[in-house]
Amino acid sequence: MPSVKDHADMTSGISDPKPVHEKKEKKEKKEKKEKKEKKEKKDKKDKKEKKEKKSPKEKERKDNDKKDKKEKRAAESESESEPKSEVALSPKKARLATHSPSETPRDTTPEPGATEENEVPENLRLMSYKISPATVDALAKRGIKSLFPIQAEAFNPIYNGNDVLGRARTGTGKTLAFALPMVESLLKEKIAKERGRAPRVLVLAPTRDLAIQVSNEFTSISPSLKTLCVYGGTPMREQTAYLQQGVDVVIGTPGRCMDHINRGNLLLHDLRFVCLDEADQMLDIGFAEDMEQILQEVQTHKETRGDAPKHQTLLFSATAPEWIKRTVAKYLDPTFVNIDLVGNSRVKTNENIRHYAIPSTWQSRRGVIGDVLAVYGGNRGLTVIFTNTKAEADELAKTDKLKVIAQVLHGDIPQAQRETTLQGFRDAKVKCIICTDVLARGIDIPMVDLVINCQPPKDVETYVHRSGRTGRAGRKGVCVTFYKADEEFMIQNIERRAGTQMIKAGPPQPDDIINATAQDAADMVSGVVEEVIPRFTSVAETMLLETFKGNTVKALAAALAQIAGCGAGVQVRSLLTAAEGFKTLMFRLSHEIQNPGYVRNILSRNYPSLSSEDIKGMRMTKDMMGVVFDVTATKVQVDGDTIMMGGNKWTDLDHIKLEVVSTLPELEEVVETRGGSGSKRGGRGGGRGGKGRR
Ligand SMILES: Nc1ncnc2c1ncn2[C@@H]1O[C@H](COP(=O)(O)OP(=O)(O)OP(=O)(O)O)[C@@H](O)[C@H]1O
Repeated sequence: MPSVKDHADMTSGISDPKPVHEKKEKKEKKEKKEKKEKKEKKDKKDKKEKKEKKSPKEKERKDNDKKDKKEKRAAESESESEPKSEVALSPKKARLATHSPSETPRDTTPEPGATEENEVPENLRLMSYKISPATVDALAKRGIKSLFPIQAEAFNPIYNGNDVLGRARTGTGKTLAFALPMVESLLKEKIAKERGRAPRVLVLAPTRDLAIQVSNEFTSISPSLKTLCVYGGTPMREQTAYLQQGVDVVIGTPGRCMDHINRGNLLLHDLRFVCLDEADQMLDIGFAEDMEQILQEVQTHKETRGDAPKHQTLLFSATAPEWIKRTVAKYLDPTFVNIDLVGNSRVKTNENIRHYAIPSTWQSRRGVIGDVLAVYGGNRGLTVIFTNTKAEADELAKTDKLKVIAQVLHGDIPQAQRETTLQGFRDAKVKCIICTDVLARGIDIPMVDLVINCQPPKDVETYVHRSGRTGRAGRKGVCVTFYKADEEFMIQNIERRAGTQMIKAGPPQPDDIINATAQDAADMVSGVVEEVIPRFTSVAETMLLETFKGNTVKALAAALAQIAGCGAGVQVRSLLTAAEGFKTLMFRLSHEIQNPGYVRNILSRNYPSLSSEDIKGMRMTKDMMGVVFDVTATKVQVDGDTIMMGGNKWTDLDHIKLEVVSTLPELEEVVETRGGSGSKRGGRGGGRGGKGRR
């Protein structure tokens, strides 16, 4: 008996024989169409991949832009529905970032796009912890739907009454790791909010800016708790009045907290938690004594009151120098829980950051910073530039390329100005901040794409923290460190101790700069509002005819060059020292040589017109089979494979070849020697006008 299907086929066959043929045609057509679509899809994919390969920076920028848009949307919806804080003293609300769980920076990260609660590993789900619905709502307003690993690991130990030492890489969410369980513990107590109550949480932060940020974090997740932020440089009177009225959480810098304790304003007997954020920095900036005194005072205040509750001590940091270990032994309960997400892992820096080291003399640094900003920072991201002293920060801010876009931030800048600058930076109105280490730790501004160190920082901890101002909460970032030849050992030290490989790049070259800025300039031109264009057409027409003789492409290209900041030309820079107007070349040999003297002789013999001012900074390559040196750019002409120097053409021989260097090869290490720097292997030599064999 035929099946229903057979029957249908049979009947269609009987009623009209054509459809069988049509069906075949249709099928062929369908297959053809599918094949075509498949091919188009593949081509599109290949094209996309090719584009991404060609411009990883553009892709990175796009990824980060996507995140920015998401953050902006969440921040907007947050500001619309933001609950009013009870604390009048709390400073302007920091821009609160939104991050999907897919941006979690550790292995337990859900797959990209996995935002549903059930796609998040159980240990990172909010519902796996005793987090109240009010807090879950508050977190959701910030786009936080799951925990980061340090938060998941710290929640139960803190909530269940343990002392905790927490360590995780920069930008991985340590603030919420201590704030969440503390807040939930306080809320669980349901203590009456009587006037004049003593605080139950005290958080110490090393800088005012960080204290403000931590305070904002508390207010954002628990608007029902009264939070007060105290720091120097602001009037005592207002803070005293608030303390006397009664608060739940006090966040402050150790110096100002100590002042309030000494004056009897800040009562410590009712504390349930004392938390040291960025504890390692307290030592660095001379707060160790104040901080220890505060921890001591807490114990004394409690002992004098028989009924005082027990308190927990929490220490959080991204690095763990020796001093931390001593403090732990002295002030944490011996049964403390140690949560260490860095551990013995070789890499101490955040894994989302690419690290570059660029050789540069002190003089050339100021010029090259603008190029680095253009190439690594782009137009859209924010940049933090670190200097080692306040005077250097002030000085750098006067540089042509920086004075329009950058603001300075250091200890001598008045507090009100500091807050305005930081807020402007958070709102992306200020594109670049030049600062000392006041901003090295803790400060969380997710849109920072680029960190620049004008010199290698003095220790590896500072490097970890400084670089950690970018690549936060799963975003990508770049950290560029300038170094002089005699600072090369500091770079090697950082690489070794932080377990971080730095890319030894030269300063950006004209092509890099133009590639990086041309598209931004084009985007700016395309973004010009329609109505304004007619007002410029008359001048444009005259210019086109008179200046550019009707060549529209040339006219537009000139306008783009000017907008890109290249109107006055783009300088060639030495890859060895970033010196303006020098080109880096290399003699490659077929055998090892002991020192660059051999090459120096070749140069003097073949190019007598080049003076000692024209050839500089000779360095051996690491394999000892090459010598890299700088030549005055105007005295080098390159045409395909032909290289002319000082008017004479070089002809390659079997055992020695000359090339223009586009990426710096690995160079022989420079070591400190008595009376200057020299090569690791010793020996004499050196370039004309160079500094020994370097
Ligand atoms: N669970 C989460 N989901 C999404 N984003 C989060 C989460 N927790 C924290 N963030 C965001 O991650 C960023 C970094 O957090 P935080 O400033 O606490 O890092 P940190 O580890 O203290 O860094 P540092 O060592 O530099 O002080 C912040 O923008 C914060 O809002």
